[in-house]
Amino acid sequence: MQKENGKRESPYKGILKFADEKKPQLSFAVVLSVLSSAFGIVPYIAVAILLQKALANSLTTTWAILLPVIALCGYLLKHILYAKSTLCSHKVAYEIIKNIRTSIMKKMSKVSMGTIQSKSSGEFKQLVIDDAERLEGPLAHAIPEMTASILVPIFVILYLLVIDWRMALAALVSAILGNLIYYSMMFGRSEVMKEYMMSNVNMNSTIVEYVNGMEVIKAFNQTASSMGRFQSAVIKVRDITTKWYKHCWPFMSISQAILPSSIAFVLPVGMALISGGAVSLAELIVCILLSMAIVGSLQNFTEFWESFAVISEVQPRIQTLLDMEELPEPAQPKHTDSADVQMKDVHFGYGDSEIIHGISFSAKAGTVTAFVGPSGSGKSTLAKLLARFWDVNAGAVFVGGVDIREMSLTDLTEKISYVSQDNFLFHMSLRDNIRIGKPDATDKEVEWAAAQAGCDEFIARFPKGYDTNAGDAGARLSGGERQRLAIARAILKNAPIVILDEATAFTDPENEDKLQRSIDKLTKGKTLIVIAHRLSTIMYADQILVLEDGQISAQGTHEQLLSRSETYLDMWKAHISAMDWSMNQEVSESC
Ligand SMILES: Nc1ncnc2c1ncn2[C@@H]1O[C@H](COP(=O)(O)OP(=O)(O)OP(=O)(O)O)[C@@H](O)[C@H]1O
Repeated sequence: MQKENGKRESPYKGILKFADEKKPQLSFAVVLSVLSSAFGIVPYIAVAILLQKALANSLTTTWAILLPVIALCGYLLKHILYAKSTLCSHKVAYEIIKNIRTSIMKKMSKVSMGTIQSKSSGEFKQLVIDDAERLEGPLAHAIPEMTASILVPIFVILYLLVIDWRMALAALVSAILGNLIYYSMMFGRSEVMKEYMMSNVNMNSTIVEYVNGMEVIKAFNQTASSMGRFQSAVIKVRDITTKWYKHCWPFMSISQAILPSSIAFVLPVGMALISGGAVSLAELIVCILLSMAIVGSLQNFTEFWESFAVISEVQPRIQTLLDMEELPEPAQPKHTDSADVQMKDVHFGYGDSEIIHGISFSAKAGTVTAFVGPSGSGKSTLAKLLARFWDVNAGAVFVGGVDIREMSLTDLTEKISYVSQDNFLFHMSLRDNIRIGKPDATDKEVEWAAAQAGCDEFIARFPKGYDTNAGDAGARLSGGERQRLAIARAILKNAPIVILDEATAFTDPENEDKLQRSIDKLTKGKTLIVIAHRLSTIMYADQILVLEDGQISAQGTHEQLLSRSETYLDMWKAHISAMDWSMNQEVSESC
């Protein structure tokens, strides 16, 4: 995200924003981590004092008992405080991850469908699930432990400086060298990291697409080619990872060998200084032990580089998603209680080419308006513009005389129930799937809505009834049953305007009858905008709009259109002959 002064926000600050009120807990984890590292040095100091006393022949029994006890206490406290610190930091890390995930989800509800569809579902999955999870380690460990890993060595080095500056420098050589080598491994490699992330995104999208399209894949025996795409995505991830590790291993091995070897530098320097009389043997022992005490902290730095690389890489992508342009919301939203619907000279295109060319119509509250027309004429698009899944390019959509762009999205969403053909069932119980219509509905209300929509009888077929998981039930539900579940959702929502993308023309008569009865329950007294495939269901609509190539070619009641519109007449004839055909089929089957 660009700050107001044009500078890019630091990725760490960008991530810590999500800690909200948990920030003090993170500071507490940092304090505990510093204390833990400080206590970690106590055993080394105790041993150093013990050795000094032994060398000076001044070790009394009391000291001989006390110093090991102090060393033990330091050791125990180090681990207790470390455990407490990581407990705190893990809690904060998960809070941050939860906040990131919910912010992305909230954002998605505020952007247009076009913006969402411009990204693949795999891309969302990668960021919301995988990348958010990758932040856990860096957040839980890097931030608290890095402070300790900097502070404690600083104090130790200051102490070593008091003894002899050359010893202090010698104690630092391995840490500086090791970290420089490790850092040079990451230097200028952000492109490889990006390439790795993108190939992961691609692999995720392919597998999501593969699973979603499994029915088509099986039906058309596409296993080989679809599998091929997935396989090449997997192979790409393997190749990039291998390439990355090939590049890394020399740096990693050398830095891991150098980092813990502080003694290799301190000892020769110390020996030289002893022979010159600059330090005593006791001081050398202290220096050796202290330099060993800070090795762990300095070694941690290599992990921090990696953690920060992860944060620096993931945070901008999260921010890009959160910066997606939202459907503009008015500063002072207007409200209306009316359920009149109107479109005035609406123009719209999904991309550059316009597909809705200046559509105008009005529907009074409580009336039925049907959109009919050939496939691709723009019926569903008009319905989606009414629900503001997209904003119009020109013209306006009104509800109760208010331009829907001047209403709050929440208000508009409450006013409209949109029942599409694509009745998505979430992986949760049938009860909760219906409850989406009204999240605070009681079980009784849910069951009432299900009964109104005629779902109760097929839900009762499942041993677990309403508690059946939609994932388990989904495969056993017919298209009509799925649509009745969607209608139950809408009945529960009880919005004054209902937009209904009707199921296809050829549902069986029994199912059609049940579906029609549930639709009647849903739409009673509401403003109904229906995309009709079965013309028999909209014969009594107050007005029917015939759409052709994104324009209204005719408008009127069923009777009027039969004489006014050739397209409508043709559609009606086709519908009648399809019904005759289907009835004849039934008669011949029953004979
Ligand atoms: N999300 C989209 N992105 C780009 N083009 C789209 C999108 N949705 C629909 N279209 C295109 O817009 C045109 C109108 O489509 P729309 O779905 O509104 O027609 P329809 O009359 O509802 O068709 P059908 O009866 O087959 O459902 C079509 O050319 C379609 O390919």
